[in-house]
Amino acid sequence: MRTQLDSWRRLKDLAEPAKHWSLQKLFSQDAERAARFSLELPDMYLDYSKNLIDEEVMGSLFDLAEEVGLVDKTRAMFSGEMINTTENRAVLHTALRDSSGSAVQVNGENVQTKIAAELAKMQNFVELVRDGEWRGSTRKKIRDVVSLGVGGSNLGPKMVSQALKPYADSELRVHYVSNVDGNSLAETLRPLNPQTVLFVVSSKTFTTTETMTNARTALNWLESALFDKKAVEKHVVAVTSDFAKAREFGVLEENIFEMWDWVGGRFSLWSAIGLPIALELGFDNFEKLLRGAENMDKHFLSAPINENAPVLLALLSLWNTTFLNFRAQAILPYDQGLHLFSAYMQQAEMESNGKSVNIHGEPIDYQTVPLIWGQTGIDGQHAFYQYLHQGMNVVPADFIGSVSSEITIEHHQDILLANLIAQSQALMNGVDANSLRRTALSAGCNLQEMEQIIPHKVHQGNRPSNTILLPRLDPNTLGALIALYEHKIFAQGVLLDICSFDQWGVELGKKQANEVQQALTKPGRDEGEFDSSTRGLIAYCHKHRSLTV
Ligand SMILES: O=P(O)(O)OC[C@H]1O[C@](O)(CO)[C@@H](O)[C@@H]1O
Repeated sequence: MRTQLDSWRRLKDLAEPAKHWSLQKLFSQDAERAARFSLELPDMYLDYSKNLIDEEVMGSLFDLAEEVGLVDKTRAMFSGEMINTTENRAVLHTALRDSSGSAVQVNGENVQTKIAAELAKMQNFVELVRDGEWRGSTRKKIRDVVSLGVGGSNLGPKMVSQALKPYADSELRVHYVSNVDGNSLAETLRPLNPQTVLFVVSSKTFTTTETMTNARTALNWLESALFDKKAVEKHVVAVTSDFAKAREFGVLEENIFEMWDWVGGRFSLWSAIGLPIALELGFDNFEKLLRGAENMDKHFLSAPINENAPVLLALLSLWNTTFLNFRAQAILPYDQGLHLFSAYMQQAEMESNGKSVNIHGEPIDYQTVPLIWGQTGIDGQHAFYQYLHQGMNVVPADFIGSVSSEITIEHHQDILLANLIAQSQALMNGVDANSLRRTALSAGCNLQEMEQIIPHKVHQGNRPSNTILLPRLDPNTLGALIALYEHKIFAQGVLLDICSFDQWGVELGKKQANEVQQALTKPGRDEGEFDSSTRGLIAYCHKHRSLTV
């Protein structure tokens, strides 16, 4: 049990006084604080000095990392050991971006050979489509790609596509549909010409209801518009680990791209699941994304734990959540390109570590991961930052920005960066009643009148944050940023003693939805097994459907 470890106990003792520390004071007592608690990598700067930490806390966190064997467990992941113990699988998204040529064995097979072959197949396909050599069934060039997938088979590629828009080829537009809400697919398809559309159906299992429903509707749309029962052959490709199901759907064997069971959905954008990215940005940019991630992999594997960016982020998350009891964390990108990054991180971290039993199946009696949420910082400032500054709960934040922009309109970028830096400063320093009084006096205000308003203007400050700056947002730095958080999540799982790579909590909802769906589509079916609330909701749907049909 983690709670029995020496370092864990020490951290528990350290947490009590730390809750009452003043970040402002910590800075004024130590001119070197920012240098002490920051890290500069070739393509990234991490400032974690605005956390309620000191050398002793960090030392105890590093001891914990050692006590739980983080370094050995990291090596086990990279070398293909079955660390996803509840599904008996290896976890090898890192192998997908390993260009070293060294073998990685899974069940006696070198997966690097398969990865290289699949990358070559992707590259060939991407070039055919982008060069206009791949033609639709009426011999027209492909102009639009529609990616159908959900969860890990959608979020990663979509987030990257959005982040790297300046690198996109305007000749080929890529659209993403994840929701089974028919409006989403219909709205996407409405302006498109079926003769020039290519669908990429991305589903590891090729059974996910949302994706398969969208895929069947898309196929009907194609077949009826093109009067061609074989439209699937030139207009649909699949990414899956179940070739048989994809073939059954009608996709030709040579148009199926492989994904392996040792790649988790939420870590899969580096595999053929990234095909829409490569189609939109070109294969060379996809490769740069892989190289950026590979650089972070090397850093994670080789840097000592006190200079290891993913480990530091994981330790700080543990400190803030498990020991200081802050139960949420905001992800606040200031680069508009990263506007889906918070949603992406939500799945990555919460699906991985949002658990309450340890790796041995025993109940956990400490806080695991925080609730992850957020959106672009600038929009957030005009929405929920009020809560961050003066709300009852402290929400540690990760501020993420890039120093220069692909589209350089200098003063825009300065305003953006100034806001990013100022917000973390304001959250840390706050403003107390006395300084409000001083400001009021020097402005010649009536102090008595001011007293009433002062409590409303007090900001307690002391709200922790990390700041991550990239020199610019490009395929390389984005690859590194995503890998940084992937490894943070892995390290967090090890520290918390959690199996980070299953998602049983998602499966229950899927099963339940199937049962309710049957009751919705077949009225009169015995609904006796449902509770009265579920029966009432189903009855309301039936009533209103019959009124509107
Ligand atoms: O790729 P599939 O099999 O369609 O699954 C989609 C997603 O569903 C989940 O199981 C749950 O959201 C994810 O882990 C996965 O990425």
